[in-house]
Amino acid sequence: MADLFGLPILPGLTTAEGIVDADEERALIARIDEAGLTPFRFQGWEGRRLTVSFGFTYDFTRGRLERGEPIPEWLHPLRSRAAVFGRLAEDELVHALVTRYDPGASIGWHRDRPAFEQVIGISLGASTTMRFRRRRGDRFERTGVPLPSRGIYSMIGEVRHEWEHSIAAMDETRWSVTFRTLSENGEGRSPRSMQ
Ligand SMILES: O=C(O)CCC(=O)C(=O)O
Ligand SMILES: [Fe+2]
Repeated sequence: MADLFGLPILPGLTTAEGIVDADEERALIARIDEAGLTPFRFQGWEGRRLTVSFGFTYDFTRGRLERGEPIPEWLHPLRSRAAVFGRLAEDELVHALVTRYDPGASIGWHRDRPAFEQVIGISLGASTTMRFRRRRGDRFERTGVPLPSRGIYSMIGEVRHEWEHSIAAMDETRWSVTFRTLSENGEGRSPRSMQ
Protein backbone atom coordinates (compact mmCIF):
# COMPACT_ATOMS: atom_id res chain seq x y z
CA MET A 1 0.00 0.00 0.00
CA ALA A 2 2.66 2.52 -0.96
CA ASP A 3 3.18 4.51 -4.11
CA LEU A 4 6.51 5.49 -5.70
CA PHE A 5 6.97 8.29 -3.20
CA GLY A 6 6.31 6.06 -0.24
CA LEU A 7 2.98 7.70 0.52
CA PRO A 8 0.23 5.39 1.70
CA ILE A 9 -2.51 5.00 -0.85
CA LEU A 10 -5.76 3.09 -0.71
CA PRO A 11 -7.84 1.48 -3.46
CA GLY A 12 -10.29 4.10 -4.77
CA LEU A 13 -8.35 7.07 -3.42
CA THR A 14 -6.60 9.44 -5.80
CA THR A 15 -4.92 12.70 -4.91
CA ALA A 16 -3.23 15.53 -6.78
CA GLU A 17 -1.56 18.77 -5.82
CA GLY A 18 -1.95 22.27 -7.19
CA ILE A 19 -5.58 22.16 -8.32
CA VAL A 20 -5.90 25.88 -7.46
CA ASP A 21 -3.21 28.57 -7.36
CA ALA A 22 -2.51 30.95 -4.47
CA ASP A 23 -4.68 33.78 -5.88
CA GLU A 24 -7.63 31.49 -6.44
CA GLU A 25 -7.15 30.07 -2.98
CA ARG A 26 -7.37 33.54 -1.43
CA ALA A 27 -10.46 34.41 -3.47
CA LEU A 28 -12.19 31.12 -2.61
CA ILE A 29 -11.45 31.52 1.09
CA ALA A 30 -12.95 35.03 1.02
CA ARG A 31 -16.09 33.69 -0.71
CA ILE A 32 -16.38 30.82 1.75
CA ASP A 33 -16.09 33.15 4.71
CA GLU A 34 -18.96 35.21 3.27
CA ALA A 35 -21.12 32.17 2.54
CA GLY A 36 -22.95 32.09 5.88
CA LEU A 37 -21.31 29.04 7.45
CA THR A 38 -22.91 27.70 10.62
CA PRO A 39 -21.80 25.14 13.23
CA PHE A 40 -22.34 21.63 11.95
CA ARG A 41 -25.21 19.90 13.80
CA PHE A 42 -25.74 16.17 14.15
CA GLN A 43 -28.69 14.89 16.16
CA GLY A 44 -28.62 17.81 18.55
CA TRP A 45 -24.83 17.79 18.89
CA GLU A 46 -22.99 20.87 17.64
CA GLY A 47 -19.52 20.43 16.18
CA ARG A 48 -16.81 23.06 16.09
CA ARG A 49 -16.42 23.04 12.36
CA LEU A 50 -18.52 25.43 10.30
CA THR A 51 -20.34 24.29 7.18
CA VAL A 52 -22.74 25.27 4.46
CA SER A 53 -24.02 22.95 1.76
CA PHE A 54 -25.52 23.46 -1.68
CA GLY A 55 -27.46 21.41 -4.19
CA PHE A 56 -28.71 18.18 -2.73
CA THR A 57 -28.12 18.41 0.96
CA TYR A 58 -28.27 15.83 3.70
CA ASP A 59 -30.32 17.17 6.58
CA PHE A 60 -28.81 15.51 9.66
CA THR A 61 -31.52 16.79 11.97
CA ARG A 62 -34.31 15.29 9.83
CA GLY A 63 -32.14 12.39 8.64
CA ARG A 64 -32.92 12.80 4.96
CA LEU A 65 -31.69 14.19 1.68
CA GLU A 66 -33.22 17.47 0.59
CA ARG A 67 -32.86 19.84 -2.31
CA GLY A 68 -31.04 22.96 -1.14
CA GLU A 69 -29.78 26.23 -2.60
CA PRO A 70 -28.12 25.70 -5.99
CA ILE A 71 -24.33 25.43 -6.13
CA PRO A 72 -23.25 29.11 -6.43
CA GLU A 73 -21.47 30.35 -9.54
CA TRP A 74 -18.25 31.09 -7.69
CA LEU A 75 -17.88 27.34 -7.08
CA HIS A 76 -18.46 26.38 -10.73
CA PRO A 77 -14.82 26.63 -11.92
CA LEU A 78 -13.76 24.43 -9.01
CA ARG A 79 -16.57 21.98 -9.76
CA SER A 80 -15.39 21.71 -13.39
CA ARG A 81 -11.91 20.78 -12.26
CA ALA A 82 -13.27 18.35 -9.69
CA ALA A 83 -15.35 16.69 -12.43
CA VAL A 84 -12.32 16.32 -14.72
CA PHE A 85 -10.26 14.92 -11.86
CA GLY A 86 -13.04 12.49 -10.90
CA ARG A 87 -13.81 11.51 -14.53
CA LEU A 88 -17.35 12.77 -14.18
CA ALA A 89 -19.69 15.11 -16.01
CA GLU A 90 -19.91 18.41 -14.17
CA ASP A 91 -23.63 18.06 -13.53
CA GLU A 92 -23.10 14.75 -11.75
CA LEU A 93 -21.57 16.74 -8.89
CA VAL A 94 -24.96 17.79 -7.55
CA HIS A 95 -23.84 18.58 -4.03
CA ALA A 96 -21.18 20.81 -2.53
CA LEU A 97 -20.24 21.07 1.13
CA VAL A 98 -18.05 23.97 2.21
CA THR A 99 -16.31 23.59 5.57
CA ARG A 100 -14.11 25.77 7.73
CA TYR A 101 -12.02 24.16 10.48
CA ASP A 102 -10.76 26.77 12.88
CA PRO A 103 -8.01 25.74 15.35
CA GLY A 104 -9.44 22.96 17.52
CA ALA A 105 -12.04 21.88 14.94
CA SER A 106 -11.95 18.32 13.61
CA ILE A 107 -14.12 15.71 11.94
CA GLY A 108 -14.68 12.38 13.69
CA TRP A 109 -14.54 8.87 12.24
CA HIS A 110 -17.22 8.34 9.61
CA ARG A 111 -18.10 7.13 6.17
CA ASP A 112 -19.98 9.66 4.05
CA ARG A 113 -23.75 9.20 3.82
CA PRO A 114 -24.81 6.36 1.50
CA ALA A 115 -27.13 8.81 -0.29
CA PHE A 116 -23.94 10.03 -1.96
CA GLU A 117 -21.46 8.05 -4.06
CA GLN A 118 -18.22 9.63 -5.28
CA VAL A 119 -16.61 12.20 -2.98
CA ILE A 120 -14.16 14.80 -4.29
CA GLY A 121 -12.55 17.24 -1.88
CA ILE A 122 -10.36 20.32 -2.32
CA SER A 123 -8.21 21.64 0.56
CA LEU A 124 -7.47 25.32 1.20
CA GLY A 125 -5.48 26.98 3.97
CA ALA A 126 -3.55 24.71 6.31
CA SER A 127 -2.47 21.27 5.12
CA THR A 128 -3.54 18.24 7.10
CA THR A 129 -3.62 14.45 7.11
CA MET A 130 -6.73 12.43 6.44
CA ARG A 131 -6.72 9.40 8.70
CA PHE A 132 -8.27 6.14 7.50
CA ARG A 133 -9.24 3.03 9.42
CA ARG A 134 -11.09 -0.19 8.76
CA ARG A 135 -12.03 -2.90 11.18
CA ARG A 136 -10.14 -6.17 10.84
CA GLY A 137 -11.47 -8.62 13.45
CA ASP A 138 -10.86 -7.04 16.84
CA ARG A 139 -8.46 -4.37 15.64
CA PHE A 140 -8.32 -1.54 13.15
CA GLU A 141 -6.11 -1.35 10.11
CA ARG A 142 -5.03 2.29 9.88
CA THR A 143 -3.25 4.66 7.56
CA GLY A 144 -3.00 8.37 6.88
CA VAL A 145 -2.87 10.35 3.65
CA PRO A 146 -1.55 13.92 3.39
CA LEU A 147 -4.04 16.54 2.20
CA PRO A 148 -1.79 19.38 1.09
CA SER A 149 -3.19 22.87 0.76
CA ARG A 150 -4.61 23.54 -2.76
CA GLY A 151 -4.72 19.81 -3.46
CA ILE A 152 -7.61 17.53 -4.40
CA TYR A 153 -8.68 13.98 -3.58
CA SER A 154 -11.33 11.63 -4.91
CA MET A 155 -12.84 8.68 -3.04
CA ILE A 156 -14.74 5.84 -4.69
CA GLY A 157 -15.00 2.07 -4.19
CA GLU A 158 -13.11 0.47 -1.32
CA VAL A 159 -11.83 3.60 0.37
CA ARG A 160 -15.27 5.18 0.07
CA HIS A 161 -17.32 2.22 1.32
CA GLU A 162 -15.06 0.09 3.50
CA TRP A 163 -12.83 2.60 5.25
CA GLU A 164 -13.79 5.34 7.68
CA HIS A 165 -11.95 8.65 7.60
CA SER A 166 -11.37 11.52 10.01
CA ILE A 167 -9.29 14.66 10.49
CA ALA A 168 -7.71 15.46 13.87
CA ALA A 169 -8.17 18.87 15.50
CA MET A 170 -6.51 21.53 13.37
CA ASP A 171 -3.78 23.89 14.69
CA GLU A 172 -4.38 26.43 11.92
CA THR A 173 -7.47 27.19 9.88
CA ARG A 174 -8.29 24.89 7.00
CA TRP A 175 -11.14 25.26 4.52
CA SER A 176 -12.44 22.49 2.31
CA VAL A 177 -14.89 22.16 -0.54
CA THR A 178 -16.38 18.68 -0.97
CA PHE A 179 -18.37 17.77 -4.08
CA ARG A 180 -20.42 14.58 -4.19
CA THR A 181 -22.45 12.60 -6.71
CA LEU A 182 -25.74 10.95 -5.73
CA SER A 183 -25.70 7.18 -5.28
CA GLU A 184 -28.08 5.00 -7.26
CA ASN A 185 -29.55 3.21 -4.30
CA GLY A 186 -30.23 6.39 -2.37
CA GLU A 187 -30.04 6.83 1.34
CA GLY A 188 -30.30 4.63 4.39
CA ARG A 189 -28.12 1.71 3.31
CA SER A 190 -25.73 1.76 6.24
CA PRO A 191 -26.98 2.90 9.64
CA ARG A 192 -23.41 2.99 10.95
CA SER A 193 -22.40 5.76 8.56
CA MET A 194 -22.51 9.18 10.05
CA GLN A 195 -22.29 11.26 6.94
O1 LIG B 1 -12.57 18.44 5.03
C1 LIG B 1 -12.44 17.49 4.27
O2 LIG B 1 -11.68 17.50 3.29
C2 LIG B 1 -13.20 16.20 4.50
C3 LIG B 1 -14.50 16.38 5.17
C4 LIG B 1 -15.29 15.11 5.25
O3 LIG B 1 -14.79 14.04 5.43
C5 LIG B 1 -16.74 15.20 5.09
O4 LIG B 1 -17.29 16.31 5.11
O5 LIG B 1 -17.38 14.15 4.95
FE1 LIG C 1 -16.20 12.47 4.90
